[in-house]
Order: sequence, then structure tokens, then C-alpha cells
Amino acid sequence: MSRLAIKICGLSTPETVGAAVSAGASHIGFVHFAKSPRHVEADQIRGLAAHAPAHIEKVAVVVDPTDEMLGELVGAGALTALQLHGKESPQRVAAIRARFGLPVWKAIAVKTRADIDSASAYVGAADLLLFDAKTPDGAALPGGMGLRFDWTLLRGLAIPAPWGLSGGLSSDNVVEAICISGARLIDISSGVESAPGIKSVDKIMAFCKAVSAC
Ligand SMILES: O=C(O)c1ccccc1N[C@@H]1O[C@H](COP(=O)(O)O)[C@@H](O)[C@H]1O
Repeated sequence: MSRLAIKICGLSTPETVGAAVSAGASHIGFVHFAKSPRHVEADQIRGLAAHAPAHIEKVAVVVDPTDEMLGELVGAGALTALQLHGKESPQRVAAIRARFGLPVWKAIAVKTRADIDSASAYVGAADLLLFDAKTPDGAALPGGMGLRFDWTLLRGLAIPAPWGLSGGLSSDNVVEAICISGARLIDISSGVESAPGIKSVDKIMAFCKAVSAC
């Protein structure tokens, strides 16, 4: 079986980009959403991405982005994928993919089985579906809040598209999450922080080490 893919998201310093790469992450993520404590501008993303080798995937996380915003991010040249984490429709996802020429991930907000079922509408539009915990109505952020959902909802998932798991993961629960869900790509942000927006090198290392046991 192929090695598990790990995305360490919400990076904002060269030191933590380096830690993610050394620890064995396959993907690094940069949040471009002004309300987030992890927000980084397009030129910062370019600078941070330069600290990771070419084989590491560089993903920008955006929420209901305009074409203008995406043009600025993609135009900076460092990205290898876009993660759409808002209420983008399948049509909007397909249009972004066609216009910007990068693989597109669609985050699916999950609380119930119906939410998992809703992901099928994005098959063919998105390159990867990322199942994340639904945040409460009125929450400040649509992700990155350390919330998890019932991983058994993913057991035996038979969706004809690559998919990954995020939401509330940590070095303490990731092995259980992988065993229950069967995920082959896992994505973490707040679980490797010492405070909102402050990534911890030690926690990044511990998380990747825990995953390597799977
Ligand atoms: O991290 C953020 O601030 C963020 C803001 C807006 C949309 C998504 C965001 N983060 C993504 O949320 C999931 C889960 O994060 P966590 O591990 O539960 O903290 C992950 O994909 C982040 O990339």
C-alpha cells in the first residue's frame, strides 16, 4: 500500500515549513482568508513555498474566493493546488479548475451521513474531496477549529474520487482516525499548534511520527 499523504496546513513561517518537510509531510498548506489567525498574503506564500523542495505539494486554502483573488494567488507561481473551503457549488469548483489550471480540492463539511452523500455532486468537478468537520452556524471560521466528526461515517466509503480526512486531528488520535476511516491523505492545522496560528515544530514532528506507524 502506498505511503500515507500528510498535509500540514496553516503554515506561516520558514521554520515551520522546514519542520513539516523534514518530518515527512507530502503537502504544505497556506491559508488565505483574512478572518483566520493563519492568514498569509500571496507574496508571503511565494516566499514560504520557496523553503520547500519541488516535490512537496503547495496548497492554498481559500473560502468562496473571487477570480481576482485566485488570479493573484496563482499568479504568484508557487502553488500546486487550490483548496476550496467555503460554500462553492460543483459548477463553481469546475469553473475554477478550468480557469486556473491547478488541481482543485473541495472541502466537504461533515456532521451527518447526508453530508458525506453530498460529496458525490463534486465528483468530476474536484480533483480531491476533503472531508472536514462542519463548524457551528455563526462560527468565525469554516475550518481550522480543531473540530472532528464521526469518522465511522467514512468507513467503506466508495466514492470514485481521491479523498482525504481533516478536522480535529492530533498526534493522539490520528492513528485511530486512519484505522476507522481508511483515509490515505490526512490534513491537520490546529492540532499542531501551541496557540491559534502558532505552529509548533515539536507537534508537527510528533504528528508525522504518529502517522508513520500506520
Ligand atoms: O485553518 C484555518 O484557519 C482555516 C480557515 C478557513 C478555512 C479552512 C481552514 N483550515 C482548514 O481546516 C481543516 C481542519 O483544520 P483543523 O486541523 O481542525 O484545525 C484543515 O483542512 C485546514 O486546512
